[in-house]
Amino acid sequence: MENSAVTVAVRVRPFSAREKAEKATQVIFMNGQETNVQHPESRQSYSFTYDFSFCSVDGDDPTFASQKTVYKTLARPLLQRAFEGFNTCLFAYGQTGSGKSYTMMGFEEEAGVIPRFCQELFMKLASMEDEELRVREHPVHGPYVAELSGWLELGNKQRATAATGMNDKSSRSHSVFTLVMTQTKVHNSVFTGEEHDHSISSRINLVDLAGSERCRTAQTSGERLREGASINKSLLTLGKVISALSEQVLTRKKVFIPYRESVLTWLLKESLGGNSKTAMIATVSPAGTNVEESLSTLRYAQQARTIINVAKVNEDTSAKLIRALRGALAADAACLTGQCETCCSNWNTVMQQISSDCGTSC
Ligand SMILES: Nc1ncnc2c1ncn2[C@@H]1O[C@H](COP(=O)(O)OP(=O)(O)OP(=O)(O)O)[C@@H](O)[C@H]1O
Repeated sequence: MENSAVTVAVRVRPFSAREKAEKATQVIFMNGQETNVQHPESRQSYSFTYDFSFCSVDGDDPTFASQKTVYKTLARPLLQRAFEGFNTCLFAYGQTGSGKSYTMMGFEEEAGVIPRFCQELFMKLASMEDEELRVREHPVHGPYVAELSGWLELGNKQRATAATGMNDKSSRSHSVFTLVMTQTKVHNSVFTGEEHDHSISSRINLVDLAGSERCRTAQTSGERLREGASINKSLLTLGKVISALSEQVLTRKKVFIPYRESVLTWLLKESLGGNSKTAMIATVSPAGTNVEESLSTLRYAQQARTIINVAKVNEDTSAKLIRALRGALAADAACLTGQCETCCSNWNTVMQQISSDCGTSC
């Protein structure tokens, strides 16, 4: 089991055509892990510290964070953990038009986290094939590798979009892209020569949330407004869940976490406060005209950073048994044949561990 805080990053996008036309000023600045906001009206400045701050305002800036930088820094470590058998999750949160979809999906030449993650995952699997690990096809769902980009495209097409006052192509739903990876290795027993399966699995959630816009700013109406209300309800619940989890850590007391109040939080239950290595990317606009929304996103992200997850490698019971036996063998490699007391006591400890794991007194 590993306790780990949710990794939180913030990304600020370039000025949009609209913001340029409005001659909006830049109010968000980044320096190392720090993100600073200078309020254009109150002149007050706010400082936040995150695990990573990605400044993507100006391509000529030496600290400019490209799609590749974001992927390498935030998502690639999660891919590594997935291969170790941990559940992983990366979710993007932010105001409409702040760059969530750009970060998660991107475009062909500027591919985002999801296509890069999938590409690297399958490249890694292919290289493991050379080490005689077979990448199997699912009996029902067929060959993943060839089909994956098609599935991604289909999912994206079905994701309804509509213009809002803030974004010409705004996502009208949350998108949860889930991959379940199971690695099965076959070991031969040193005692009997029999084969044992060792399986580890990982659930990978890559989530692009709908915009957290306020209806007033987004100037939506009718159907869009109704959609907005339901999207806001799930985001509100997500906020409640994050705040309850944060309170739980700060007060060290058990707090009721309202996961069941929305489908979104129910789906992300393990990713938030549960068995998962989780990262969040909060996206913001650089412009003074969006400062209030950006501040609210940054506060949300700050709170998420206090959440502690308890992740463990997902392996099957027989794999646990093999690991425990191997541990005992390694400890006693020097006296494998002896019936010495150390061997016996190690053996008993292993057997106790196994019986407590499977709930019997074998
Ligand atoms: N880092 C970036 N570099 C270049 N362009 C960006 C960047 N981030 C966002 N954009 C552009 O800004 C616009 C809005 O971005 P995007 O659609 O990703 O926002 P969003 O947060 O997903 O919005 P919504 O919640 O409405 O779906 C798009 O035209 C996108 O190409």
